Amino acid sequence: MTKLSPTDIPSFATTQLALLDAELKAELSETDALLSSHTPTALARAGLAILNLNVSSIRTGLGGKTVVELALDSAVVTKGEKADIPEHGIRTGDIVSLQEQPAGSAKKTEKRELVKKGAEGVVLRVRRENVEIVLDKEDADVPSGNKLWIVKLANDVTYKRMNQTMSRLQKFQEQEHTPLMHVLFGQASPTPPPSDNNDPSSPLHNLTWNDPSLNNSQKEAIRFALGSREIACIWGPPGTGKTHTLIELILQMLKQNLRLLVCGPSNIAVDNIVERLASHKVPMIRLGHPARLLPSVLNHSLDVLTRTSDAAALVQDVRKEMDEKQGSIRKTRNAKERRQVYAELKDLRKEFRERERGCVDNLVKGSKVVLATLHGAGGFHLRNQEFDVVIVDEASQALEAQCWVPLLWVKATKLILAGDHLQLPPTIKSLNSKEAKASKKKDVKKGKAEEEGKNNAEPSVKPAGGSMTLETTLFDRLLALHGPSIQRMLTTQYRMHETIMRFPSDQLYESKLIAADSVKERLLKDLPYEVQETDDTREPLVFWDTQGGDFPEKTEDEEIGKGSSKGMSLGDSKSNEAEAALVKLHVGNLIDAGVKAEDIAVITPYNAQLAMLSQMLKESFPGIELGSVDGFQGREKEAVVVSLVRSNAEHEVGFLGEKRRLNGKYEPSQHVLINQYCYVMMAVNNEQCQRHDTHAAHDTLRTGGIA
Ligand SMILES: Nc1ncnc2c1ncn2[C@@H]1O[C@H](COP(=O)(O)OP(=O)(O)OP(=O)(O)O)[C@@H](O)[C@H]1O
Repeated sequence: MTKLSPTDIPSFATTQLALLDAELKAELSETDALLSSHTPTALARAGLAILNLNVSSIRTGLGGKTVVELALDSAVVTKGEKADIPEHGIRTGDIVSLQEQPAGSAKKTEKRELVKKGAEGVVLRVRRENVEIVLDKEDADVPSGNKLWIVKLANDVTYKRMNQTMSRLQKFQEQEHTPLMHVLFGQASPTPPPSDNNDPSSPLHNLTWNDPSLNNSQKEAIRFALGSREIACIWGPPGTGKTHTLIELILQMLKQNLRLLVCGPSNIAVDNIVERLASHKVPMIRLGHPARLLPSVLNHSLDVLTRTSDAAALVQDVRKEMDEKQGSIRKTRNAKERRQVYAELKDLRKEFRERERGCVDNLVKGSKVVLATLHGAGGFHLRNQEFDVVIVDEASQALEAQCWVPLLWVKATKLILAGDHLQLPPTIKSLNSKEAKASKKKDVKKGKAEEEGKNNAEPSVKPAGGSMTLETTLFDRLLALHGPSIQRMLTTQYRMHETIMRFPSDQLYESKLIAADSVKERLLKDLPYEVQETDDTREPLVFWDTQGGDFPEKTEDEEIGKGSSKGMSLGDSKSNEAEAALVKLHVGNLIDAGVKAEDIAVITPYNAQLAMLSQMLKESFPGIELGSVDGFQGREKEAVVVSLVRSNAEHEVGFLGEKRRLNGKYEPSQHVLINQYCYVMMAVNNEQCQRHDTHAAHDTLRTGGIA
């Protein structure tokens, strides 16, 4: 086992606070630079803003918050045409500012004034023809200008919570440290799992499985997690059923009458579990902003349960009265009357919240399973509540400080992490700052030195002190600290044809992955509906070589940045028009062969390419799904076309050079959709690599020669 290197908890927290501070600064300055150096039109073109909106309705939403519905201003809609909002990148759950739209002729100072007057909120729903926003401040005035626009803001809420958590950890007295904390900081080794773990008569070997289809690696991971005293890591490469395994684990723990807090870094990760637990009729509560929950999960959300419980009836009248008052504000021109209505609304909200709170407390205290995002677990509903186990899914996509939110604000004795440290870690913006790049260079040199003197090399992840970065997740740190004995790996994957699997398996998972029988030989031509056998449907993996001068990449800056002032540019986002045309051709071939558009996804790591592909494909192939950074979470598709975009004389591949990016995730929040049948890659630049030549293409990927 790796030698323990105990961590001094206060200095760990201090380092984390400094790292978080740098990260928040990087994030805020990026947004500030974007907003101050680009016109609303440029921001809209980059998908960060929507222009020319009007308020179409205002109502009281869950939790007594004001919901504003916005639609396109009729003046910008051509008569007889649909009032669809132009393509944009604003998604449910984003934080936005709703502002009066400055006239084109407005001076810079005037524009800034308008921005200051904006109201902040969370996007509740995005439809073709309108967008709904839940305003944050209860007394926020809805901007009343002629035309409005919304623009995406930095999300600093999670930082505030992480900061609060690390500050608390920094001040923790030694006597407050729990046995779990001692293990998490390497001051104690994990208690070895019961020696009877291998004993066939042990209760762990006589579990009654709810899911008879579990494979051996999944069963072993569950036994291990049940038998561990303080920590257990479940290592799940893509498609190996990590979440599937967690569901069975949760059911087994409930049989043991344990109380569980289940978290994940994103709402989608948590909702995924809620949806799957729901079919087992598990009584549970999902905490979180209703705007960010999947519709199918809302029935388990605290807000809805609060509305549908007995106490809810008491709240309805107050809600109705609030709606009427909201409506009357818009009709009132007189400032004094408006103030009066706001004051009345304030009182009503107070009453609303008090009633709501009473039933919330009862509901949460009575729940055996509570689910929330990591950040949401720090909310006041859970303060000091006792849980037997905290479970974190997608743990390798979470910052360590995020994982500490549930660990510090509730009382728990055991932690289970599920994740895959070989998929991309969370995106860290401060790593792109000059200082960070300089220190990264140093690390690279150091890394090389370590590589050369391999046997003496210390683990590159140290638990505290100078070498800690935000990129080091709790999952990484615990593995470096305690070694592989705290982990079990899931080895059978259920998503990919064997050929697609080979690249990640050989390159990252020591060739340990096994393709389940159900997927290992399946091809598009075998889909359960009529698909013709063609060159494209009988191959599980197709590479299109777009090498050479005909497929040049283009930097989006050339267009959007033109004429804009210095500072942050909207993007070094890239596009590749000829490649997009090739994607269209390939998708057309698949459709012609009979593959349904709904079964095809096109994904690309670059936003600019996504915009281009949307334009080219959406009309010709309705039903096809397109995704990039945050638009394509947790989906599975039968055929996935990956447009890699990069193609330049310098053979630069930018952020695609990161091996883990090709392994299933383009961004922390996004699952890559390696499909069961077909996986097509564009832009593999290699002279020997022809279409369908997977060996050469694999070699190209392996040597980093994508261009
Ligand atoms: N034992 C099993 N038998 C049959 N199908 C399974 C089994 N385990 C998992 N699957 C299927 O494999 C797919 C992947 O499962 P799941 O989403 O739980 O994996 P994951 O490892 O969490 O995925 P991701 O790569 O998205 O993190 C799902 O379609 C699931 O139903």
